Amino acid sequence: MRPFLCIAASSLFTHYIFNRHEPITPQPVLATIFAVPTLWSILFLSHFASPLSTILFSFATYFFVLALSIASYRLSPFHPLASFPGTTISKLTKWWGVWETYEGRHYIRVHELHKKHGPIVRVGPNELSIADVAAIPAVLGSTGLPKGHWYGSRQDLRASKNLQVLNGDAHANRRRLWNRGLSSDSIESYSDIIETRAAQLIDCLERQPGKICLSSFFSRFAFDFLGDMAFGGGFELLRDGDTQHLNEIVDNGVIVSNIISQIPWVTSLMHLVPSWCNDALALRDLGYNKANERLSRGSIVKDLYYHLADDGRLERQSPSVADVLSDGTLAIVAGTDTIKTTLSAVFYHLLLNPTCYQHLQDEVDRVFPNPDDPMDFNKLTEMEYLDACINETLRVMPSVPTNGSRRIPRGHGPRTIAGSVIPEETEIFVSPYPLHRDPRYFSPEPESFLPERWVQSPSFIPFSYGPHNCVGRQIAYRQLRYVVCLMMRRFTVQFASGFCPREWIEKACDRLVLSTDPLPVVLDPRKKSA
Ligand code: HEM
Repeated sequence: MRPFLCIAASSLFTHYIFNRHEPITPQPVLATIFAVPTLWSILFLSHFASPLSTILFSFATYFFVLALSIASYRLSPFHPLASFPGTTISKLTKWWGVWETYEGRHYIRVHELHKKHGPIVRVGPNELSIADVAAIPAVLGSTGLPKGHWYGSRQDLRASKNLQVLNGDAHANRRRLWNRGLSSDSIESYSDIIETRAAQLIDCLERQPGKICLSSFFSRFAFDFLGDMAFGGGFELLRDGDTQHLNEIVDNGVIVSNIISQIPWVTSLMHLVPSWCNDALALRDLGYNKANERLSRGSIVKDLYYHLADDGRLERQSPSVADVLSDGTLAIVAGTDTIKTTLSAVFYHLLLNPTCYQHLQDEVDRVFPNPDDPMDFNKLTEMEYLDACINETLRVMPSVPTNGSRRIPRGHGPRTIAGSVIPEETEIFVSPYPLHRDPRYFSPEPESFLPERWVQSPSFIPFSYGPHNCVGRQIAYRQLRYVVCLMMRRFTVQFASGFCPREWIEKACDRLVLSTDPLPVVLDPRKKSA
């Protein structure tokens, strides 16, 4: 009995210590849970028939009592988040989130939890998801909360921190460079690139007979535009196809970090699984090499990297080369798949809703009645129905469905958010997907695509909100408006025969950016220019 009681007491003590001082890396946890039962095995050697039985008894007792203690506490009324609803499994462990994220369905499950339990749900032992408009400024705003542990999984431990991982002043300093690179003036200077690449896209599509995969061409456009805009050129997917397998590198490279964002403490163990590491490294190398090539060439045009490297010498202290290189991967991940997914989703929803398609076609033909009319960007911003279709797509299918978490820091006391008192050290998610489908904010039929409903709403946050919101919002709208409008001018688009729209939407996976199956369509050229 004595060995049992001693080992059980040490399990409870371990739980107590880690509960009070939650480790964010696995090393102290692994060291403790190995060292404590090993120590007991040595001390109680004389109580058992053999060393092996001592070791088995010590480890089994230690782990069993530790697991029981953790599980009972997380499900008990004494847990600080006990009053928030959720499923038993979500209260018990984050591993359900790992599984759902692996499957790409986590955003759907969280939405289902909100539909069942209301605006605040417990999505992990210490994690809440809040779908309430009051939480947007309180959590994501400038007086909101700092980034949570979720962002730890975005950090490449062998490189400098990229913009998305930074907090506080460090973030504000780097963000200033990005803001310059994506300011209205800079965006004006990137308009030629949009025009050239969109014309090339149309040219490519005109040369494709029969059924084509529209999403793959949108992806080529997005890569080529981003390459020109950020790095002064170099991808050429519209010309050569994806010979460098860039889509695969980006898709595979983000999968692992997305899964471990559920258990960010695993990040530092990633190198133990070489295949995980290889995919993430391939993605990091892609961004790093692209940025490195660009820096070696020097600034020939004022592209995004002209600003990120502070070639205009506007900063008191220029950023280090390591910092500048670390943002290369972020630029590629943030600026390509988001555009591809949104463009594909716009056409998916338009084709599924022929009245909306016709309504948009009428607007396009009214604003640009002649095939030779130039596509003036100012005219595009005045096309209300075009914006309504894009916004409604970003509402029902935000290409980043789950924002990163924020955390109430230890020692700052509880916060009242959306009418509930939330204890310190809670990770909080305020994500677009459940908010955008909440009947309190979008009615009637919040789950349906209805561009006619469109008026700006404070609960519409496809680009997140606050100081860490999407710095590429404006350039994203420019590309989306231009490409959708030009496509509508040049082609009549139809789903390819045999395509199952329900399957397409059901298979959309959250891989940080929403990843969709190919979108097969048939294009019929419209009036040609003289
Ligand atoms: C439809 C298109 C896009 C959508 C829906 C979108 C959405 C978002 C969202 C939700 C975030 C916040 C993620 C978080 O929780 O940390 C974000 C951040 C960011 N986005 Fe976008 N994005 C889009 C296009 C772009 C483009 C074209 C760029 C240009 C390179 C870009 C660059 C960035 C960057 C650099 C960040 C990090 C900002 C920071 O941490 O301060 N995005 N985006």
